[in-house]
Amino acid sequence: MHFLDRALSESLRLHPPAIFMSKVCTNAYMLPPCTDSNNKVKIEEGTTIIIPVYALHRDGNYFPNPETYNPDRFLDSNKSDIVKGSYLPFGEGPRTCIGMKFAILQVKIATISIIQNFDVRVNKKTKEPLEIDPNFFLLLAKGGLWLDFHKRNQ
Ligand code: HEM
Repeated sequence: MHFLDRALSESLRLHPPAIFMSKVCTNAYMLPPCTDSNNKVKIEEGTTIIIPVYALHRDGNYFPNPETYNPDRFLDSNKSDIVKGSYLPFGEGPRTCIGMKFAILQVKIATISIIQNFDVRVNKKTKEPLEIDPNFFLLLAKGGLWLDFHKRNQ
């Protein structure tokens, strides 16, 4: 169960269904200067900002070797290295996903039940490397994800 938890966390890092979030600034806020500049940026009240979840999750400054699938990033001993605000599959703060625990439970049960009963292989119709389908708001693969399910002999 611990490994499944890490595998799911890592899958949500590489493939967050919500690739960005938008928020409206309710109080003017001065962003501190970034490392290579002294310029502060003021976000005015009422400004809509986009939080690029997909880009943050694949930023090597936050996740070394970001394109590598490595569930051990989420080992208890490594979790503390994750910078607050850089991993946001369910958002964060007071408006974080209300269905998070339910969704995680559902996905775990579905994964266990599929793996117990089927060998799952990628069908040739799935185009690799995967490309993001720009026609959708959520993260979907261009051309779809095609899988073959082979019933396991019990
Ligand atoms: C893997 C599945 C899911 C993912 C990745 C996901 C992701 C998210 C994200 C990123 C947000 C925005 C959070 C923010 O703005 O900070 C959100 C909000 C929300 N989600 Fe989910 N969600 C999932 C499943 C679910 C399920 C199963 C439910 C309901 C049963 C649900 C209900 C909601 C609701 C009601 C909000 C709005 C919360 C608010 O604005 O206060 N989500 N979700």
